[in-house]
Amino acid sequence: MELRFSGLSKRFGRRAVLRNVNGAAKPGEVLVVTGPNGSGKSTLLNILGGLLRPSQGEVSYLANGRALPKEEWHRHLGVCAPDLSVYEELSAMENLRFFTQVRGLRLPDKELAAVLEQLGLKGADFSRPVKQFSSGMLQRVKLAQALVHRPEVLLLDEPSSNLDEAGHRLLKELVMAWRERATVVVATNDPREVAWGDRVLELAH
Ligand SMILES: Nc1ncnc2c1ncn2[C@@H]1O[C@H](COP(=O)(O)OP(=O)(O)OP(=O)(O)O)[C@@H](O)[C@H]1O
Repeated sequence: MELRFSGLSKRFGRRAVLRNVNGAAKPGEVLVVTGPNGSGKSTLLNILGGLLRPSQGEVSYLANGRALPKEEWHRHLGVCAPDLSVYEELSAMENLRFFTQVRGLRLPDKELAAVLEQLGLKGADFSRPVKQFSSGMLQRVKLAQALVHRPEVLLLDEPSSNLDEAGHRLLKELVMAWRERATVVVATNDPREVAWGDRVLELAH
């Protein structure tokens, strides 16, 4: 699924955060969005994910030249962002079950477990309430939630937050593997992650 956005602007009250931002990414590509703190990276990803309405401009996801209707975006997009939360009282498995059902899918537990394992979580942790998890483990659950329905577009906002070195390596492997089959957008200021970009969009203040 090809992502295209043009003329994007966002104002919060009188404050202009994004001004006439344009970009695109095709399947097989990583688009990196970078820029100083407060430049609007998260705002842009929220708009691309359909979670925030732009003040101006258009976002489209194209499959075989046809634009995906907005009400279908959530089935095809996977989003991991700092302000997206998981349900703390639920276990990692229950969270994944919930997020797949929201997307109209019913996946066998074996498949959910495989995604958690892929993110480096151990079987003994699958059924503990995630409120007992460390922030790095929680980030792994959030990444699992973004991947579990095998989306065609992956939107990752600061994906390595709270991850250790091993977690960072795992994330790199995941992004490289997903790029083979999906369109990936990463918002980051980490130079190692900026280097993943086939395209880099630099936002300014
Ligand atoms: N809902 C909102 N209401 C008002 N202002 C907002 C809102 N969301 C974001 N902003 C403002 O928009 C600006 C851009 O924020 P955003 O989080 O998109 O930047 P960022 O580049 O992701 O920053 P960081 O690198 O610190 O994560 C900031 O000044 C922020 O205060």
